[in-house]
Amino acid sequence: MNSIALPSPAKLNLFLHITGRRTDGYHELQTLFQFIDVCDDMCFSIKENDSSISLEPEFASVPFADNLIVKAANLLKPFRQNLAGVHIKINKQLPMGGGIGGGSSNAATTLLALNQLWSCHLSLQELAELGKHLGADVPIFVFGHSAYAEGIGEKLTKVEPETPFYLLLKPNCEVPTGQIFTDKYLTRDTPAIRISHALKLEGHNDCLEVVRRLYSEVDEAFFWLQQFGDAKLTGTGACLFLAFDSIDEANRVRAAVPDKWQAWVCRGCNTSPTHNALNQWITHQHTEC
Ligand SMILES: C[C@@](CO)(OP(=O)(O)O)[C@H](O)COP(=O)(O)OP(=O)(O)OC[C@H]1O[C@@H](n2ccc(N)nc2=O)[C@H](O)[C@@H]1O
Ligand SMILES: Nc1ncnc2c1ncn2[C@@H]1O[C@H](COP(=O)(O)OP(=O)(O)O)[C@@H](O)[C@H]1O
Repeated sequence: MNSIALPSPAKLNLFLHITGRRTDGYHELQTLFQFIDVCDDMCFSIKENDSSISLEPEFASVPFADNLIVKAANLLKPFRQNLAGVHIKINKQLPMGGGIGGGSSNAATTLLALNQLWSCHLSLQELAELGKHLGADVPIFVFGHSAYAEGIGEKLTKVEPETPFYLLLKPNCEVPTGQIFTDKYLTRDTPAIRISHALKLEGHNDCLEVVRRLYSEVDEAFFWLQQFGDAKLTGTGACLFLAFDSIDEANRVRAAVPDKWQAWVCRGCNTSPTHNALNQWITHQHTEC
């Protein structure tokens, strides 16, 4: 078996509390991660006689060596059992700078796929440890289950939140994570909660007010979405979401979204679609590209 096709899903932060700042500048968080079934499609094919890593298409806005997919593949190279390379195809659907973790998800999917194809035999914990050097969100995508996260987002506890439908809305802008975390108006002193409260709590996102102030597009979209319910920001934005019990209700609001914003109706998933497909591949070996 020398190829594997895997979805690379987005995540939501159902809430995101900032409880402090470390001396290295990174922030201490308490957040609830859940995956959604909006995904990039990735396909990994082994190159038996060529040890190079190639990507198709390359991204116009990200140099090849800076792409988190390429970085993840390079990180795993020393663990290969032979000198095979890999050709990686991606059908990119997830918007960048959206707070839905697309880059981190692609990196984690690459680690998971190549761990199999290159027979690296690393555990999920070892892959997460490697991946966290690429981004604070990579471990959750390697872990592959909804989780309550602490630390800088890497201390994960498995949880089973409800899995409603969501309307995901992408205002017409990208929000760089670093810009929000360095803003002087960001509040960093939300009292820490106990994990037993994490699923009972409504929770909020400490980045929301800063992002609304800096990005008028997010402010406008938040104001619009709020008329239908408890609109939330995911991560450091720009994406917003609203939960629904029924898909019909989500579709009804989706139909009213102004054309200038991208919108998806999707479902919360407590197991990552990547892991579902990977397990199928391992047991039946049939999700080849
Ligand atoms: C805030 C969160 C919540 O899920 O999501 P996004 O909005 O980016 O998706 C993440 O923790 C982001 O993770 P990720 O996007 O991987 O961040 P990284 O590349 O590691 O860091 C980007 C920059 O954000 C800041 N940063 C990130 C994470 C953190 N806990 N504290 C920080 O201060 C650092 O300044 C860092 O230079
Ligand atoms: N494979 C990738 N997919 C998306 N973004 C990537 C990728 N590789 C590098 N990046 C860089 O990471 C940045 C953050 O992307 P992304 O993870 O999608 O957003 P966010 O951190 O807001 O969830 C992008 O603006 C881009 O410059």
